[in-house]
Amino acid sequence: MKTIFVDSKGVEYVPDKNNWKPADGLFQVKHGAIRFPLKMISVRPATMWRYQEALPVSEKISSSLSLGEGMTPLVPFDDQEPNLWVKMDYLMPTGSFKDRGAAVLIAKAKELGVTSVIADSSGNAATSIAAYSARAGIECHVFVPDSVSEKKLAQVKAHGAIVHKIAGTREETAVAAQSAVEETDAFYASHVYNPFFHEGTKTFSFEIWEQLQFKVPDQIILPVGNGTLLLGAYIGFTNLLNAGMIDKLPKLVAVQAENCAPLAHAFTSSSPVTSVENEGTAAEGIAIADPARGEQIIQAVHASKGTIITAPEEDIDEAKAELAKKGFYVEPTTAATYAAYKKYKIKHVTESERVVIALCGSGLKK
Ligand SMILES: N[C@@H](CCOP(=O)(O)O)C(=O)O
Repeated sequence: MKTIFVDSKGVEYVPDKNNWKPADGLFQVKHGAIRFPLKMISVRPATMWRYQEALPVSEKISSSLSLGEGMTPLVPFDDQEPNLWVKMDYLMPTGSFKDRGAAVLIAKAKELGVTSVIADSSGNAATSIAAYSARAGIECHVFVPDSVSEKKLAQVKAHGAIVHKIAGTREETAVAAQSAVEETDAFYASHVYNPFFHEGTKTFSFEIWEQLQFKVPDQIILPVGNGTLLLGAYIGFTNLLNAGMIDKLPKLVAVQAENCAPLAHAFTSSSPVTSVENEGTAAEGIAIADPARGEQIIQAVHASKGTIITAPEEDIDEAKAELAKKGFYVEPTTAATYAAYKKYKIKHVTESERVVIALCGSGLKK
C-alpha cells in the first residue's frame, strides 16, 4: 500500500525522513481503497502482517523485522459475563500493544534508509521502538521522564538504546527529544506525531473483527493518553467500513485516569482540549496532560458514537488484583481501563451487547 500524508488543510506530502510536522496541524494518512482478501488472509501466519494489503510495508521488510507480533488471544472474560472479551495485547513481544505501531514505524524508517532514530515515551513505546530498532540495526536514542518505571528502563537499555533521562514532565521530555531531532539528522520515531504508528495499531481492529467471525463488537473499552491505540482502532474499523467488510463502527469508549484527564474534561464539557495538571496517577501510561492529537481523538470518539470516561484512582489497585485473580497479569494503566469499565457498565452496557476490553501492558513491567 503506497502512503500519502495530509496536513489539517488536506495538503498532500510524500513521507520523508526529516519532515515530522507540517506547517498546519499534524500529519495523518490519506487512505485509498484497501482490500481484505479473506481466503488469502486466513491461511497466512497468525501475526498482524496477515492483513498485508492494508499495511504500508513491503513483505520483504516486514518479514525480516517481525518478532511475530499480533494475533494476540481474544478470550472470554469469565462465565458470568458471556458477552465480554479481553484482547490480550500484553502478550506482545515487548509486553505491550505498542509493538504493533513500532513494528510498522521502524519498518518504514528502514525503508527510508534511516540509520538513527530518536523517540520519547513514558515507557512502553520506548521499549517497543528500542526493540524494533535493535532488530533493524538502527541506532536508537530514547528520551524518558525521570519518573519512568525501572523495569521499563531496564528493558529499553537491554535492547541497546541510548537513554536520555529528562528531569521534568512527560511534555518536557517530548520537547527535549524534538530539540535533539532538530539539532541532528536523526529520524523522529514518534508514536504521537508519526502516523505510520497508527497504521500498525490499526491491526488491533482487524484482529478483533476476524476473531469475532468477521463481526464487530458493540463497544470497545481502551485506555487513552496520546491516543495511539484509540486512533489506530478507529482507523482500522474505518478501513473495514470503507472496504464494505463491516456495516458499523463499534463504540469506542476511551478511559483516562481521573487525576489526569484532559480529554474526558473536553469531551464532557464540549470544549476544546486544554492542558491539565497531572495530579499523580498509578496509570502512568495514560498520564498525558496535553495530548498533541487531542482534537483528533475527540473526533474519532464522536464518530464512533462512543464516549470518554475516567478511572477512579482508588479503584486501580483493586482492579489489578481482580484481573490477576482471573489470570490476567497486567500493569496499572490496563487495570485502570477495567476499573473504569466496572463503573461504566452499570448504566451503559446491556446484557446482550458484545464488549471487548483492551489489556494493553504486562504486569511484569511494573
Ligand atoms: N500509553 C499507554 C496506553 C495508552 O496509549 P496512548 O497512545 O493513548 O497513550 C501504555 O503505555 O500502555
